Amino acid sequence: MRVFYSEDHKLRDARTELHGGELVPPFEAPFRAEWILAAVREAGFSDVVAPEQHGMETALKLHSADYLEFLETAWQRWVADGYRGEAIPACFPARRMRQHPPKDIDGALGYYSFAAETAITEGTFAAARAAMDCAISAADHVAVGNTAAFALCRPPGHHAAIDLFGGYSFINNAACAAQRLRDRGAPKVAVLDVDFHHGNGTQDIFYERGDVFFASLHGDPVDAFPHFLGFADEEGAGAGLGTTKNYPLPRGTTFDTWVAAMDDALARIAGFGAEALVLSLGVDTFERDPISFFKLKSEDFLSLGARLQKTGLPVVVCMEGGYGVPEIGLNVANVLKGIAG
Ligand SMILES: NCCCNCCCCCC(O)(O)C(F)(F)F
Ligand SMILES: [Zn+2]
Repeated sequence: MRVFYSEDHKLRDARTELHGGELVPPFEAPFRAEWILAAVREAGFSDVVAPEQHGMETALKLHSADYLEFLETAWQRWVADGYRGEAIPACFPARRMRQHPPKDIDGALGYYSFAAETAITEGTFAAARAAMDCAISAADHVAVGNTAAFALCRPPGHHAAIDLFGGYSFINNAACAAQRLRDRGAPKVAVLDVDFHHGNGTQDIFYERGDVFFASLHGDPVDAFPHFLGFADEEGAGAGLGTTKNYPLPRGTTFDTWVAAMDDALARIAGFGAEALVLSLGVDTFERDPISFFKLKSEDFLSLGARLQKTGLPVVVCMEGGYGVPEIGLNVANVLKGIAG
């Protein structure tokens, strides 16, 4: 299985994350990609290539043009206003306020985000583009007949919505991979999001589309970030009615409960008639993940991968979350091993 990896992920190296009322070193840090790369190479996935540089055409089918333009210019606007820290949103268009993009960068940061933990920094946009390139190149690799590819995306993307950043996400890599598979001829595509956190961004992007099925297993939003989307009664709308399926799961969920939901999701994806699959792979479902509360063990990630292999669908794996413990590498490698059979 070919691995798509870009050194440009290192351009995303924020100093701060707002966590527990403090500015802490971000959980989503460069070492993650280095640990995962080393582990997948160690597991035999040594066909590692840099992605091609793609334009923004694919992203422009998923995100609004004004949002992508905001992402590209936010840092220079922030610096031009004379701020010395990192660009953190602090004022949001909340209930009963006006939904319009302010000229002021403080207002624009709040308008184009849904959460305040994620700072924009000098290299953020370039790194996000490189992650997007990995996802699109991985989709191309599968579109020409390969059964699987791994996009080692950093920063992650599944929280990035049509015109919102947050949750360490800026451009929705998995959505770009799904769109690319559609553009390269797959009539129907599914995105299966197994990150601990609900892929609110991916859901938002495809919510009214009937050509892409979105399924997500995640910590119940009543207990977990992103808190305000990912409930079981969200099933799509318009042409997309019936093509969204959420599996909110409780604190302490172990693999036996978790995998029953995955099996149900895979059955629905088969029923939908997906001809290709994008996996939003977060390994923050691991029992020792520092910010999550599921109890998957390292060997469970092998079973996860094996179940995907059994579907017979070509799969583009996009890296999402998974933090702080060395096992993130092993857990990702186990998913790839399971898929590779
Ligand atoms: N007390 C916990 C606060 C959680 N704050 C933000 C969590 C962001 C999770 C990001 C992710 O893991 O879903 C991604 F895959 F996108 F990286
Ligand atoms: Zn996550």
